[in-house]
Amino acid sequence: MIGRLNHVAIAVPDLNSAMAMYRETLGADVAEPFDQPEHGVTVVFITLPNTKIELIHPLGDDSPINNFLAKNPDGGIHHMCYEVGDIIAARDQLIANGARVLGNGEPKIGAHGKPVLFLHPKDFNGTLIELEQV
Ligand SMILES: C[C@@H](C(=O)O)C(=O)SCCNC(=O)CCNC(=O)[C@H](O)C(C)(C)COP(=O)(O)OP(=O)(O)OC[C@H]1O[C@@H](n2cnc3c(N)ncnc32)[C@H](O)[C@@H]1OP(=O)(O)O
Ligand SMILES: [Co+2]
Repeated sequence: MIGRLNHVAIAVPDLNSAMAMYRETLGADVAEPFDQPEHGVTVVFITLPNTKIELIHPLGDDSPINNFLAKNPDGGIHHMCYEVGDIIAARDQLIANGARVLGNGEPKIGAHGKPVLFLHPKDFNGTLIELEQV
C-alpha cells in the first residue's frame, strides 16, 4: 500500500535558526516558510536528492505540535510521510486492520496541495505517519 517516502518532518522551536542550520551548516536547498493554517503549522521544505525534509513550527494556540515541542524543547523528528495511490482505499484498509486515523477521518489538503491523513503514533511503534495521495 505505501510507496515512496515523501518527507520526514522535524518539529523545531526556532524556524529561522533551523533554516540557517540546514542552509549554511548542512548546505541544503532550503525554501521559504509558508503558513498552513488548516494544519496549525508553518512549514519549510528542504529538498534533498531523494526525498524532502519538512521543518514545522507551531502556528496558533491549538497547534497539533504544541505538546510535542513542550515534551521535546530542542525539537525532534515528528512524522514520516509515505505516498499512497488512493488515500480513501488506504484509509479504509487501515481502519479494517485496527489502525486509528486521526481527526475526523477525512483527508485534508496538505502542504503540496494533495490529500493527506495522519495515523496514530501508538499504533505504529511510536511513529506518527502521514499518508499523502500522489
Ligand atoms: C502540513 C502537513 C503536510 O506535510 O502536508 C503536515 O505535516 S502538518 C503536521 C502537523 N499535524 C499533525 O501532526 C496532525 C496529526 N497529529 C495529531 O493529531 C496529534 O499531534 C497527535 C498525534 C494525536 C498527538 O496529539 P497530542 O500531542 O496533543 O497528544 P498527547 O500529548 O496526548 O500525545 C499522545 C501520545 O502520543 C505521543 N506523541 C504525540 N505526538 C507524537 C509524535 N509526533 N510522534 C510520536 N509520538 C507522539 C505522546 O508522546 C503521547 O504519548 P505518551 O502518552 O506515551 O506520553
Ligand atoms: Co508532513
